[in-house]
Amino acid sequence: MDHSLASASSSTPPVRTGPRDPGDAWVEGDRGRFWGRFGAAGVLAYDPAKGVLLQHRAVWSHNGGTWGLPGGALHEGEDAVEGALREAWEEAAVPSGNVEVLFRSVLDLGYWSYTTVVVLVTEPFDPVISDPESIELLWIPVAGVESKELHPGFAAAWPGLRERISTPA
Ligand SMILES: Nc1nc2c([nH]c(=O)n2[C@H]2C[C@H](O)[C@@H](COP(=O)(O)OP(=O)(O)OP(=O)(O)O)O2)c(=O)[nH]1
Repeated sequence: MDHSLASASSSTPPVRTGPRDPGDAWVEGDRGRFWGRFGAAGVLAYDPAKGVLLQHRAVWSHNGGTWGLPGGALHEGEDAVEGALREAWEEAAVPSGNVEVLFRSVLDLGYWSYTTVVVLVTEPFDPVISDPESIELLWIPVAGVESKELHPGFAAAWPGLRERISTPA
């Protein structure tokens, strides 16, 4: 997202600045309303020494206050892995050179899809809050993820993702 900087813990969204991408739009269908005309994608970064990187979402955002993944709307024609890594860089300074893609998991509703790109951290890094959508970015041990109030989409996906992360290919 492209905003002027504002407090992530405020209850009002910051004013948008800069050009908007055509992908930055809501889509609606029988399963509800979702962000991203061309779908959305996020990165689940897994560092075996620290756990998974979660983003505490700004209060004003959709499902504000919950914990989820750095990610967002895909651009037109953008590959989901590319888009997820772009968003994770923009929102959390996840360096694509420090991770290796393990697998992608797709929720496809027909009119909207969400791709979770699961990456293994090959070179440790510290995330940086670089977008007003984050209140906090934290490495959470795998066993502790469920104790957080999770974004509903991530909460639904987490048990399956956890299983795949814990089972070496
Ligand atoms: N199924 C599923 N949906 C998710 C997950 N995480 C997540 O944010 N969503 C949904 C919520 C939104 O409808 C959509 C886009 O996410 P978002 O709310 O983080 O997007 P954003 O504002 O950062 O988007 P952007 O402006 O940066 O492009 O994806 C998830 O893990 N699984």
